Amino acid sequence: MENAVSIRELSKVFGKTPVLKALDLDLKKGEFAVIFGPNGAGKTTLLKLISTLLEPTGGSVFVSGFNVSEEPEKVRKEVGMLSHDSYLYGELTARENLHFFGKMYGIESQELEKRISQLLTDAGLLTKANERVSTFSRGMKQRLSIARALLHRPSLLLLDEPYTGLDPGASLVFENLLKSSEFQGSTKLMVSHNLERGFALCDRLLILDKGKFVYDESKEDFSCFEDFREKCGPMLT
Ligand SMILES: Nc1ncnc2c1ncn2[C@@H]1O[C@H](COP(=O)(O)OP(=O)(O)OP(=O)(O)O)[C@@H](O)[C@H]1O
Repeated sequence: MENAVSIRELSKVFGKTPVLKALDLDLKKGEFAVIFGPNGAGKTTLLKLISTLLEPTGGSVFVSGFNVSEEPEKVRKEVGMLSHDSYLYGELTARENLHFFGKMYGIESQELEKRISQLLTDAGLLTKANERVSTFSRGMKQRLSIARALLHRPSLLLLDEPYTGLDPGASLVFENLLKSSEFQGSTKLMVSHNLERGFALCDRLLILDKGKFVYDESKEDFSCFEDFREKCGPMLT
């Protein structure tokens, strides 16, 4: 079976600084992997390369068999990215924002209207659908950006510190959507500094340090979280 993500010899240099160094990574379809690592290790850079927000300096990244450098539009249809950036337009209403992104993903009109209403309901924003996003509280914007990331039913979810800055309500919306049948089969790659939460959610644990993977194990290899923390905690300081 084709991998959800296939990365070979991936490198990224900013100016003269090498940030990612000949990385290899395969993610199987449906896998939930979490990447831990110290500040500046290159975690966000890796997610941006997979999502086509950045161009590799060398090597290759394939998402569902599509090369990110050669077929970025096809890759974008596969990927839903949730990060600190909300990627929302303040001057548009919540519904207009989702409509804009839905059209960009090529979702057919009737299906899109149904999808938008469903996600606004799931996010608890249906009564605010026609209000401008610039008038939204931070929590409301967070909920809407979750809806935006999931709008096109991506097969690959890239989650960059998804809980940072999420209020309890938005965290619940996020967890419920992640657990929903719709996303149970999707592949998930999460970056996190929260060891306990990351461990609880994932089935594979990776550690990135100075642009290289220094650790890659299945969660099954650990009897419990404390076991993992004892073995890997020291690598993360
Ligand atoms: N656009 C950019 N231009 C120049 N340098 C950059 C750029 N983006 C990231 N970097 C540098 O690349 C390195 C890795 O950054 P990155 O954000 O990927 O790390 P990270 O592992 O996600 O860190 P953190 O855990 O602190 O979020 C850092 O030294 C950062 O300053």
